[in-house]
Amino acid sequence: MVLAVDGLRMRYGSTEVLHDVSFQARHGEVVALLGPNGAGKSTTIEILEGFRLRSAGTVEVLGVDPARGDERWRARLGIVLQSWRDHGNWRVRELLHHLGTYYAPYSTSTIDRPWETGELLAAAGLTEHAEKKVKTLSGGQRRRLDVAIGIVGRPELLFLDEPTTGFDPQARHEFHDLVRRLAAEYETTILLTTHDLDEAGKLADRILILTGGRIVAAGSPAELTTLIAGEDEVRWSIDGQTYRKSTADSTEFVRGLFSQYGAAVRELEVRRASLEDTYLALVRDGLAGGREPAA
Ligand SMILES: Nc1ncnc2c1ncn2[C@@H]1O[C@H](COP(=O)(O)OP(=O)(O)OP(=O)(O)O)[C@@H](O)[C@H]1O
Repeated sequence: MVLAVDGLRMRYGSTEVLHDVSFQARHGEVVALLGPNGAGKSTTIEILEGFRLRSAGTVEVLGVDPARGDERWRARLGIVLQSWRDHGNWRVRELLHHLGTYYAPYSTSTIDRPWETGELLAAAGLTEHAEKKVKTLSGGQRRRLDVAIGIVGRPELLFLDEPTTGFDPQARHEFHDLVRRLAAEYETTILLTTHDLDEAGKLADRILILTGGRIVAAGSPAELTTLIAGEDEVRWSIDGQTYRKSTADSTEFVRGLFSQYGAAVRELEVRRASLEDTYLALVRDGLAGGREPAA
């Protein structure tokens, strides 16, 4: 296991913000911590990065307790900070090359550190901006540089805390491609936090829904979609009167409707249960203190 979290609790003063959080991540897996504002996503990730000391529970990140991680351990992690503001006068290539030199002592027999600058620029989609000064980059380009800085040491585990905040749709799309490529081609394990359901659904092999400091559901996007009853909604009208029905088998229901009312059925609409319905229902229940976590 690349990540193993068991019974994690975090208290700020007398307020407990993480209650018994447990999850794991396997090698090469993309896991999304999805939840609304204040759910505890950043707190969780900061504990795993070794920046915050947990109140209770066991945590192993690449086999090491983050509270005791040394430089060698840290060199195996990639952390993408919110935005790289220093070094505005440095050129992109120069900065990446410079930061990469810190990782050279941490090469292993299987991982050559750092990432070769030209290859890294290409992987991050920054080749054409390589000679620009950092301060002249657009917001989206700067964010790509943040990611390039986060992965320059060829991390085995990459943390992405709300990575696409402020991206335009094109930059988002490119960023999603990069994340998928890191996982598929370079077998990087990735833990990302987001409150964007669509992003979690597109990127993650597994989604953990965190709300009010608890994981209220976990599974692949497809598993989560069917978790809550999975009922579709059918709407129709007959003689100007509208009807609606929730059903687990909308095809069968519609067949019955037509055999009974035939051409009198108008304005037929079938809405399939979506990941969004699941998410909203779980967050609602979670805030009300309901539902037990799914395995
Ligand atoms: N240093 C701190 N001291 C006290 N409370 C804190 C501290 N940091 C976070 N909190 C509280 O802990 C809870 C979880 O915050 P956290 O930042 O982990 O949530 P989040 O899921 O990352 O939210 P967002 O999506 O808004 O970034 C919130 O109620 C927040 O107010």
